[in-house]
Amino acid sequence: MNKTEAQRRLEELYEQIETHNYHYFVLDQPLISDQEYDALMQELIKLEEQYPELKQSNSPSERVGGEPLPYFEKVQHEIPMLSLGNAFSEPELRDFDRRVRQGLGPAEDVEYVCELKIDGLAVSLRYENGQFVRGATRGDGTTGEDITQNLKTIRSIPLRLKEPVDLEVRGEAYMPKAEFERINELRAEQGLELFANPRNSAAGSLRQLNPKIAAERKLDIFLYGIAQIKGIEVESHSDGLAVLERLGLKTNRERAVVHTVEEMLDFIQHWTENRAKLPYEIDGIVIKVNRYDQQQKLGTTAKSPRWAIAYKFPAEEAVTILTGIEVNV
Ligand SMILES: CC(C)(CNC(=O)c1ccc(Oc2ccccc2)cc1)c1ccc2c(N)nc(N)nc2n1
Repeated sequence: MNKTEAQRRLEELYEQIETHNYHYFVLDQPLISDQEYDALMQELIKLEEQYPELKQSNSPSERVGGEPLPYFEKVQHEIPMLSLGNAFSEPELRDFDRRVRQGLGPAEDVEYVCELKIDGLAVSLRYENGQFVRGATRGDGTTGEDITQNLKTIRSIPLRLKEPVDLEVRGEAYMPKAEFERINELRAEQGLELFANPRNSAAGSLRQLNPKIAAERKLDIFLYGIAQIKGIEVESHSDGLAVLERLGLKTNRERAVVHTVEEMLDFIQHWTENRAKLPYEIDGIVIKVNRYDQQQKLGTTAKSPRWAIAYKFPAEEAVTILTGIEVNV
């Protein structure tokens, strides 16, 4: 194959492999078998070795992890990565709702989006003209670490969006429960110290300077907040999530738009009872005012939005012991 044919074949492979990543890891509906997928990746890696000058910066071959970094660059978040205030009880949720309605004034109707709070690592992804250019940890909300190389190994993060937009999006990188079990079994066999929980395992994987380690671990991501978007008008958080899905980004579908605290409490009750069935760990439920104009009106404190709150589940052990005592009585 000559250089021109190699160039054309490489573009074909970029397109095909990223399409398969989207169907397999975002839609969870693979079009080809793992073996066929691996064959495409092997062909890509071989061609790029033959013609290194033809390799593009956002090639899918970067998903297997390149050379280790000496350190992580610091990243300044132009738009702060806010943290969420917590609520631990129904009265505290009612207080949140009251504060929101007071802040918006009596004439305003308000609707909320209820979402799962994934127990992972908060990250920010930046896309320029549709290309994934940088990924960073939250850090202290203003300064994080550049972990782009490691995030490229997460197959559900598209290297290129379906539209050439500029976007800064926030989400939670996490390790599915099954992957956590698999890795700890491996570590037990190797006599290594076990990870305490999926969250620590995900954080540990993404803080590795050697991206090949992150690539060995099947991490995943759910995106949940648009900090900045150019070229597309969005009026509400639920519209924003639909735009992210249209662009090829992965969001968590277990969400609902509600209008009252009672509906909020129903959503929380449902997931309190059913979270054990989820393939990933959650540590709470996030409630957000849906309309962006109302979010703007409520604003943020230095650290947290006034238009969102996280209801945290009681710690697992406490519930188990209490349940045990009630059963004995
Ligand atoms: C709401 C937000 C804090 C994200 N949003 C932002 O980071 C964010 C940041 C600036 C924004 O706009 C501003 C622009 C300039 C100044 C201030 C805010 C808007 C959203 C958040 C944080 C953690 C979440 C979590 N663990 N799970 C879910 N499901 N959702 C979550 N949502």
